Amino acid sequence: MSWTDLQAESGHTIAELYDDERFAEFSATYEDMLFDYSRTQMTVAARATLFGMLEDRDFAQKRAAMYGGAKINNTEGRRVLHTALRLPEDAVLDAEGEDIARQVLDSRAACFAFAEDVRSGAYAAAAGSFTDVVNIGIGGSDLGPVLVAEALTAHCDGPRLHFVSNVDGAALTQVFQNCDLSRTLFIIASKSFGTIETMETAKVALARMKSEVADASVHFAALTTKPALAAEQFGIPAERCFGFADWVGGRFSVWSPIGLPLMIGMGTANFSEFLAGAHEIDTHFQSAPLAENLPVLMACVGVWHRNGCGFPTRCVVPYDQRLATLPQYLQQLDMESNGKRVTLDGDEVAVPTSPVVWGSAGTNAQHAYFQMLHQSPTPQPLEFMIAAEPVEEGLEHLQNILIANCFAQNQAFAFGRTEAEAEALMIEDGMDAEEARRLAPHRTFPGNRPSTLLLYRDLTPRTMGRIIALAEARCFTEGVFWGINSFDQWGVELGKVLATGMLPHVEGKFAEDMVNEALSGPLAHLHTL
Ligand SMILES: O=P(O)(O)OC[C@H]1O[C@H](O)[C@H](O)[C@@H](O)[C@@H]1O
Repeated sequence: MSWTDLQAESGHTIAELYDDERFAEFSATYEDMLFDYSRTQMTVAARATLFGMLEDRDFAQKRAAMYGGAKINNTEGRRVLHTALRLPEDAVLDAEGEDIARQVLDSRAACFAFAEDVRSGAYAAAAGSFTDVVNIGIGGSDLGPVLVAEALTAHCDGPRLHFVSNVDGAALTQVFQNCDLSRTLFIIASKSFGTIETMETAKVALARMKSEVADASVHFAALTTKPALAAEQFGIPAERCFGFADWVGGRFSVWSPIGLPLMIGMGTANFSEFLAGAHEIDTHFQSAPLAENLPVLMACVGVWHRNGCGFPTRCVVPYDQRLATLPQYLQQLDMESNGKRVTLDGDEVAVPTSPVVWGSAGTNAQHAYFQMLHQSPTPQPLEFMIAAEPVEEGLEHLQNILIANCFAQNQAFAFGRTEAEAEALMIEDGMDAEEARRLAPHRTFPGNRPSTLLLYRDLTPRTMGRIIALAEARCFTEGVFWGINSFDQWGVELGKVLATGMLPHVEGKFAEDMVNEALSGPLAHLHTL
């Protein structure tokens, strides 16, 4: 099975493919969740080719290797075991004699105990129990906790959560303004404990706290794989330093101690539900046949759109305000994992890899960029998501409007409206025939623009765990199609190194000629300002 076999299947229109059986043929469910990919140009033959490609690539063995703790991250010599972080209490997982399950459960127990102590006030500041928790972290040490905190606000009954990621100081200043610092806990979240943005921001927070309270150290905890650095640089004692292993990738770390702000905000029972939802998907992903396996099907659609149909982007539109930051979360998950140019062996990949992932919450998206998606000559596939139930009782009417809009968009993108239909509608509305003919091209919708739909009952902690785990498993599967290492991120290195070298020039300490000449122009201008 080859990429050419796949491409040979493209070119059908959704309207031509759609019949009474198509929905049943091109949808799958997991519990209350429906994944509907019937309004795409996927064919039975294309799907069979995609399944064949997975078989050719030893997908089942690769999946088992990941879950079993093999060092599949071959450029860093690391296991990829974020999935172990959501194992249930009675699970057993050994990798080369290392009791992974034990490590996970011990680490979880320590985080849970601290989180509950913060919530109950058993661990408190001199001025009283903590009212605010500020997470200082970036990338994977920020996006997951932010997403889940926003999605599950209705379940958060602990201290208020704040997230400071960018190094520009604006967010930190806001925290200083809005929080009672005498009752604020800062969490420094960094897998490497070397990310300049996080370290420099945390230093500013520590200095400020030293001027505010007698024992600033009480107000700090750290989440990292490098506890020694947390002690050395910030004086954070071992009991408030929650470590994790290097087999937890940053963008897969929300299940690890990196989730501590969430444990504090929504309590450990809710966090356990979140883990349980993800574990359910792990089980489903490992056991369901390909044709019923939601993440596998999602990956097949992704690869079909990217490599079968040639779409360069995918637009994620949750019709669920609580998931407004999901597109940003997926940008890191998919693009950092699968935006690669070489295979596991270092050879150039034969086809394009990760698409550009973008999007925002609906219906807002309708009022911004849907015009382009409906009528521009460059269609892009969409991924819709929606809950059946409203965020709280009494809001059913609003939820129904949301659902109607989502479904209407599904229909409009797939089937459009012909020029003749547009013209007839205007005449029906009383417009004169000549004017209707003039306007018809502008009011025509070409349709045949593919979209998928993920429908779920309600956005509980368990559903949230499932949604993220589905995305992770899909990301892994797409990586198998492309034959790449989805778990390193060498592409972020160069900019970091150059920024370190650039700083002294920005500060004006070195002569201009030490900078690459392409930047000496802007640098010279900067120094005139
Ligand atoms: O958690 P940290 O070590 O501070 O890393 C934060 C982020 O920085 C890096 O640039 C990586 O690209 C991300 O994958 C990571 O999540």
